[in-house]
Amino acid sequence: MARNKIALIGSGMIGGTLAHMIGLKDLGDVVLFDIAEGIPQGKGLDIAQSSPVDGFDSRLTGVNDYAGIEGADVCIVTAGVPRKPGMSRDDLLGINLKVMEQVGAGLKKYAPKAFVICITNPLDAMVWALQKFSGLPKSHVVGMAGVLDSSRFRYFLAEEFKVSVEDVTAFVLGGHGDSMVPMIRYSTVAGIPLPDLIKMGWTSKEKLDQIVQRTRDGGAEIVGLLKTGSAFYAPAASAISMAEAYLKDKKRVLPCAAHLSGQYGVKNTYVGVPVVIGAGGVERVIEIDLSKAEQKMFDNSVAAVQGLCEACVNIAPHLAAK
Ligand SMILES: NC(=O)c1ccc[n+]([C@@H]2O[C@H](COP(=O)([O-])OP(=O)(O)OC[C@H]3O[C@@H](n4cnc5c(N)ncnc54)[C@H](O)[C@@H]3O)[C@@H](O)[C@H]2O)c1
Ligand SMILES: O=C(O)C[C@H](O)C(=O)O
Repeated sequence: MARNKIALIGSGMIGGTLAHMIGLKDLGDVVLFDIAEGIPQGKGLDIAQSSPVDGFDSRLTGVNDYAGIEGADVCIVTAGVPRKPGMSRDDLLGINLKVMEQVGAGLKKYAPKAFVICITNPLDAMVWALQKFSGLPKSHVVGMAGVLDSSRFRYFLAEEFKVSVEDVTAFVLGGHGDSMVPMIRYSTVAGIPLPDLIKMGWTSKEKLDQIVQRTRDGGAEIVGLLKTGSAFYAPAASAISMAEAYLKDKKRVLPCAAHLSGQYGVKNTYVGVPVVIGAGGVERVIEIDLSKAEQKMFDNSVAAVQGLCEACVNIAPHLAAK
């Protein structure tokens, strides 16, 4: 059987990390694409030279022409710019929207059958625009943010409870911005919901409120520390879990920015919700029951995402017709 072909559109910090992880996990052959000449070729060669040490056979190549991604099974999109301290993700909208138009055209021409995972920020608006620019099926264009935000939430909870991260389940709904909704009621330690853990005296509401806020600020915390860009290890690992779910038909339930066509009362919008990912792409959007307070926070987050999509249409009016 031929190896999977995985195209990485954008070969910067996340793109390079993705390529390395794909090699280490032997998920398939990698094509790194970038507009910067030499970067995808150099990173591809460097990682390929680690393959004898680590014992993987993935072939890694770097290209500056979209023809190189032809026939890719999976495309992971990180092309664009990251934010710097003092910026919000939304400040990237104008510049990254133009990048999404170019990437969309490349996908349409060379990889129309691929499963596409968008990472570029502001995430929910960029994946919405990318689906429209590329014309690929909505089930095959999805955004990565919920896995990352949920992983941060799980990590902070595991630290608070002093338990293994493996025993913490948690997820975050809504857009990948300040209005994201970490779901306390549906998060657990060894199956025990967080509100019960407060009753048991293992933590307090105040502590959980702080963890929720730290999760919301998780991206900015790393940007503030790195100063030159944003997080890349955890984002890459998160996208790999989505790609693996698709390639191995795992039917994983993961929070992703998925296209909503009426679910949660929302239409024509990409926003973070739990979905099943398998060989069919996004095979199911899971509609969980929300309390009044949770629904209000979710609606607020959806409104923020829709505001960004309107801003995209103001810049690129042809998006409205797609
Ligand atoms: N969704 C998330 O949870 C999440 C997490 C982390 C970062 N991000 C976003 O991911 C994006 C990439 O982050 P990074 O740290 O890898 O940035 P980076 O600057 O290291 O890499 C971006 C790469 O994109 C390339 N690029 C720019 N314009 C391009 C174009 N038109 N076509 C092809 N390539 C182009 C650049 O040359 C660069 O190599 C940013 O927008 C960042 O905000 C999102
Ligand atoms: O915060 C950022 O700008 C990058 C990314 O969205 C993140 O959450 O790490």
